[in-house]
Amino acid sequence: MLNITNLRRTFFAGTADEKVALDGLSLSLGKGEFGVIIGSNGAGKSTLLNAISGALQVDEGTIAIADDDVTRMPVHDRARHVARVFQDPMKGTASGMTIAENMLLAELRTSKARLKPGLTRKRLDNYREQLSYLKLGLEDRMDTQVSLLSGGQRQSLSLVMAVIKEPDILLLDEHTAALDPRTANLVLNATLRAVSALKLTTLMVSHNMQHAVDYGNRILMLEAGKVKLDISGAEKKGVSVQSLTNHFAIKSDRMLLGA
Ligand SMILES: Nc1ncnc2c1ncn2[C@@H]1O[C@H](COP(=O)(O)OP(=O)(O)OP(=O)(O)O)[C@@H](O)[C@H]1O
Repeated sequence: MLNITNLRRTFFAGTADEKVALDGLSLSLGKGEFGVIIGSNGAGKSTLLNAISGALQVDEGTIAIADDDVTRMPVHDRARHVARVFQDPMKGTASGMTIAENMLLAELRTSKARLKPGLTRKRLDNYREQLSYLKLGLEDRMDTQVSLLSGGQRQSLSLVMAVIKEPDILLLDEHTAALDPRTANLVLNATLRAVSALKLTTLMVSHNMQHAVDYGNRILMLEAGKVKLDISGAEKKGVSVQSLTNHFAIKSDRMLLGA
């Protein structure tokens, strides 16, 4: 589903501030896989997501989604392949509109053809079904103004809005980092239900090692713009927070010692 080959991106090339953010990064993700991306600050996680979504052009390498080479495809054309949910729950939704109106907005925004606006019964039924995957009861509150929802409910709504057209790949950019731990778990569980109901291929960036252990079928650890660890299958089942944290510790200790 996602094939990334030899991605390179350098910021401020040729200057004293030169920073290699992606250093020949390659990665493949099969249909329906759920990869959790971890890595220390500056490892290249956001740059990778920006490159996949098209928000950032790469210097070298290729990105293919569902066998389509999207490397040079502008961000608006890529939107039919890629959906993204950001950290800020306020970003993905319009607070002055109802849940139903937000869903309509999302549908119209991501459709290629010009669709007739209007909350038809058929549309409302479809929105209710999509929202029901979250199991948060939002499907029974279609006329509620979004400003009245909690941060967690808003972020879950953002997720359903992002995937309304069933994208080839869903990018979750620390989408629970701004929420308190209880709400973060609630949103993550809602995310899992929506992802598995819609069989979405997903890449999630997280700084939370427990989430990396608990969620998804792959752990991809980035370091200095490359994939340093790729854990899946039986190895993923046996992985612990401690063993993941150790990979960070070794690097930080080395840095502290100036090695
Ligand atoms: N727009 C930019 N201009 C200059 N340098 C950048 C830019 N974006 C990222 N970088 C640099 O590229 C490197 C990778 O940054 P990136 O934001 O991808 O890391 P990250 O793994 O997402 O880190 P964090 O966990 O702190 O969010 C860093 O050294 C960063 O300073």
